[in-house]
Amino acid sequence: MTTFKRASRALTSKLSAIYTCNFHPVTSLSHFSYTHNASFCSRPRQNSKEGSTIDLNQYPSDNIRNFSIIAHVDHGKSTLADRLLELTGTIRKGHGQPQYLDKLQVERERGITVKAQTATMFHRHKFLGSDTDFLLNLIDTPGHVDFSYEVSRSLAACQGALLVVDAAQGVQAQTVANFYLAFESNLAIIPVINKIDQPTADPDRVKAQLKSMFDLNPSDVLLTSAKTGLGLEQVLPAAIERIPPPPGKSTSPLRMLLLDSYYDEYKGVICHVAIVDGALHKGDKICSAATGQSYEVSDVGIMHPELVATGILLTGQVGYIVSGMRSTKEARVGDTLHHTRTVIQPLPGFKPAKHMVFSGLYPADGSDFEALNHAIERLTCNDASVSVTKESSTALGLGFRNMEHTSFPLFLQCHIFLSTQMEGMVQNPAALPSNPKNRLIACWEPTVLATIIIPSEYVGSVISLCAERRGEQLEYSFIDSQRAFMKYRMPLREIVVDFYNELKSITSGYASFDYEDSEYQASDLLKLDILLNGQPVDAMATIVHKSKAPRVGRELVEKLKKFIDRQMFEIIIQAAIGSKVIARETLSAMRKNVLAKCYGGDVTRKRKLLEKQKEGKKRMKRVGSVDIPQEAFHELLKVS
Ligand SMILES: Nc1nc2c(ncn2[C@@H]2O[C@H](COP(=O)(O)OP(=O)(O)OP(=O)(O)O)[C@@H](O)[C@H]2O)c(=O)[nH]1
Repeated sequence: MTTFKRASRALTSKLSAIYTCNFHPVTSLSHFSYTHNASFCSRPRQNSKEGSTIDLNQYPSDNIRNFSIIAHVDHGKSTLADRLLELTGTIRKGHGQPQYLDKLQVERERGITVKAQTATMFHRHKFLGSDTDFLLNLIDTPGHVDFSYEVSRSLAACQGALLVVDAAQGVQAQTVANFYLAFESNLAIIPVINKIDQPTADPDRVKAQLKSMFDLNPSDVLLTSAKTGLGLEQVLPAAIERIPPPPGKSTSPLRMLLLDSYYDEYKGVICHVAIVDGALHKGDKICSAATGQSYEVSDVGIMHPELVATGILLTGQVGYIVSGMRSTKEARVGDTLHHTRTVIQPLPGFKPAKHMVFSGLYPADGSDFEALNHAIERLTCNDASVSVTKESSTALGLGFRNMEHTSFPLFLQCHIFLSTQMEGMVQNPAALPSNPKNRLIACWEPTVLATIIIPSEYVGSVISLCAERRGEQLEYSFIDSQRAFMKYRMPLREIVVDFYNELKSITSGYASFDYEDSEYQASDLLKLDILLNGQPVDAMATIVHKSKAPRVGRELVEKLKKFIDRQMFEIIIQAAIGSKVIARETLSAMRKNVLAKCYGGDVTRKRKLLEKQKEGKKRMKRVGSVDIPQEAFHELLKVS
């Protein structure tokens, strides 16, 4: 049975909104700033409209097409978006800025798309026998595994999607995930095989994969090279002819869907919106269905691709509004905005991004806390999905917890049930009882559904890796004679640390991987304490699966021994579960030669000096504290 058919059956049980966690450090906080660069402003050409003279009244819904470009990472979405912007004269050809819509600094540095971006284009096309002007909204989405929540949000504003697949690599894990997101949103899907200029391109093989995986008709597939321009002229006509216009009613009261928001130093909060019904004019008073808060629209326009004021947005159009919101926290993604004094049925919106990974971030040098605080405030202003609480740790000083975009996933939330009849969600291992009286009697941990696509020769090693990570195989089939498709349920904690790197390394980089969050499952989880000279160090406690406790305990104490400097007294490093020590290392004391100046002679004097030294060491052990370098904490996080 094809994957497509299997998925069609499963459609009744809706996929939960994907919120993906940040497995790979992608950015430093200071890089999360928009870099609107004036030198790349659009300069309209033949097909485009001059910013100030754009009259959106010319574009009723029938002349509007809203579509996304979705694909696996690096299959050429952003390059294709660039070419389409050039083709419609929205940006100058050879504007010197590859991946124009990748505006974040991190996107430009890493060559990946993180935030979905929208651009409005104008294009004339012979439609139903006559030349017609169309308004096209193109939404470039991230393909990277960490950002698929952005994809699902973008699709809500679209009626169609270009599914781009690399002609040499073929269908990959995020191709599958993105296809289902689009398919479930009932979008018209236009398959595009890109990079056909590559010597290893095999479009026929990829067409066959699209047919067997998704039941997409080979004759509907467009063949393009976003690099050389080959085949690009078919893309916009196909979008206009195959994608339906937005379905909203222009005569109904205004309902607009809030898609995204960011903070601009000069304008304040800028919201990206899709007008589902009705029309919005500059000066209108609007209201949030979620909070009841009212605002006055001081600016409204389109992204062309920079902000161009139009004074109006009509049914089916996608654009921006400025309405005096003070922070992006007020701009709830998925909220319905409507005119004050009208009663409307709010749009379904999106499921809120689920907090799946809880992280801690502490500056190595405590005096940097204020700078970190400032950077985090800017980040939370720009990205409403990040929530933060300040925290003070005895070992690490002042810091933050509960961030979603940090580099070090520390603790995952798990659900516990105690013999004292207490029940709750736990994020911090320190909150788990070590005390046998408060015995943990049940524990549930979050899981993910992982999709893995690999060349057939790596099947054995990938199965071993997944088994070692406590994966349960749900599906195993072949896409074609060369590539296997596998689906696993895996505990989230097992893939957070290094799973993707290990998968890449055992498959020589050929594996592709995607995941979506799934339910909690009962699990034998234990709290593993780290003790230094018998004292538990809260910040080092961790939650481990029973089967892994001995290995993790051993690795942790060995790592700590390497990172803690020898001190004037012996340090005993232990890993323990409850009162049972499961691993131990001893860091011997630095021995000061107190007899160095004592030449020859008096044995009693020597003995006295040694006794005094022993006393001093005892005192230091008792009153002194063990210095633990920051690297030790960072290294501990890598042990899973
Ligand atoms: N040979 C060839 N290379 C291409 C083509 N299209 C894109 N590329 C290259 O493929 C790489 C990835 O292109 P992007 O457009 O950044 O891919 P993407 O899908 O947007 O990637 P993410 O935004 O990270 O998901 C870049 O080096 C492009 O120059 C093509 O048609 N032919």
